[in-house]
Amino acid sequence: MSTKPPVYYNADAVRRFLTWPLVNNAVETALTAVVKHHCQELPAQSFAIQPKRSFTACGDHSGKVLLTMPAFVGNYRLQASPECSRELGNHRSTLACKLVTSFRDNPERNPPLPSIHAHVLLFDNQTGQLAAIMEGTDLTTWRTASASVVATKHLYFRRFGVQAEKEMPINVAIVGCGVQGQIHAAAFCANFRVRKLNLYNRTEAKAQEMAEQLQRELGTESGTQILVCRSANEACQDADVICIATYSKEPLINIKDLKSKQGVHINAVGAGVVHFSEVSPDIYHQAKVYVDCYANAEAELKGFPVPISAELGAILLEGNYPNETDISVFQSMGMASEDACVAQAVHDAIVSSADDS
Ligand SMILES: NC(=O)C1=CN([C@@H]2O[C@H](COP(=O)(O)OP(=O)(O)OC[C@H]3O[C@@H](n4cnc5c(N)ncnc54)[C@H](OP(=O)(O)O)[C@@H]3O)[C@@H](O)[C@H]2O)C=CC1
Ligand SMILES: O=C(O)C1=NCCCC1
Repeated sequence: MSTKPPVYYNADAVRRFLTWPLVNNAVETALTAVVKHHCQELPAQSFAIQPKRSFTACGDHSGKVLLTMPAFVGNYRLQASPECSRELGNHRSTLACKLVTSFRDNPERNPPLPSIHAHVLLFDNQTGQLAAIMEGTDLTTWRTASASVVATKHLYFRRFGVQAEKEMPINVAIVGCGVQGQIHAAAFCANFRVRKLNLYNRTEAKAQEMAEQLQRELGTESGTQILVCRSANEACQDADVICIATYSKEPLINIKDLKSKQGVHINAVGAGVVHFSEVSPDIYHQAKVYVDCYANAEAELKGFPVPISAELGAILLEGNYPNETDISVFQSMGMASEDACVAQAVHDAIVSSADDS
């Protein structure tokens, strides 16, 4: 009996197929698949089996950790997009496991390295054989920013109607200009009408460098004003949407930093030792808080200061949006189901383009 070795997709092979329509679609699919009542009441719909991810510390160093993230996403459909047309209309299932390390001191190495490195293993769900190994670092970066885009679309723009995400200009603050800050800035400019982009980073030179690079990429015609700020307070003052992605163990943004009496949405992406340390409790106390997945929240948000309003996927399914003047927080932890659906979509796109040529 012969077994086929798994295909290996390197970072370049994956990067060619990462586009916002493909990733947003796969992330929305994953977010709705994890909503439990959805699966029980509508058995013909998608569902996810997503056990708790494991954290293995590298020795006694809390800043060096390996996460194991398994998921089975069943009976789901990716919507029409040019990149994944091959499987259009077909229900499918994906068994995958992401292995990801977070070594927070890597950017200080000489030469610097990213903090996060990942690979996704895709299995044949009929035989259990390992079908593909996909470099997953960019995939992780993109799907995380995409989850914030999806959250902003449904928790912020939809308060103002279905056209708002296409028509309404917004001011965006990026707090933390590392890998996640950079991809969030790019994602928000690509997906929404960003009037003003305020950048704050502990090391100001990195924010400056990012501003120059973005300005080059967006071009002078973009209509987005990019500003490097001296403090998180300055960055957030006039922001409609805030994306915060750092390793800070202390709050970097407080309620007094936010626009008052107007709606604000925060994508809280980063993690110090706990996931919610970079945002002050006084914000959580006044906000409606949403998570990607209750099961992850139960395991990873121990001591969280307020009750969770809902899973983001439930808002996508039910349309129970916040009110116009609410503060909403998407407490993003990252889910294996997102990685599974994005990896599958990339795999399909690669196979489809090979068939076409
Ligand atoms: N929710 C999710 O799905 C995911 C979350 N993450 C999380 O996002 C965060 C950022 O990751 P990534 O961008 O890849 O990491 P990077 O190492 O690229 O960037 C880290 C950023 O955090 C800043 N920072 C670190 N410590 C502090 C501090 N004490 N006070 C203020 N700023 C600080 C750094 O500033 P400086 O330049 O000055 O060092 C830098 O801007 C991490 O917490 C990571 O775990 C990552 C992937 C997925
Ligand atoms: O979901 C992920 O991937 C990660 N989440 C938290 C930090 C490391 C990577």
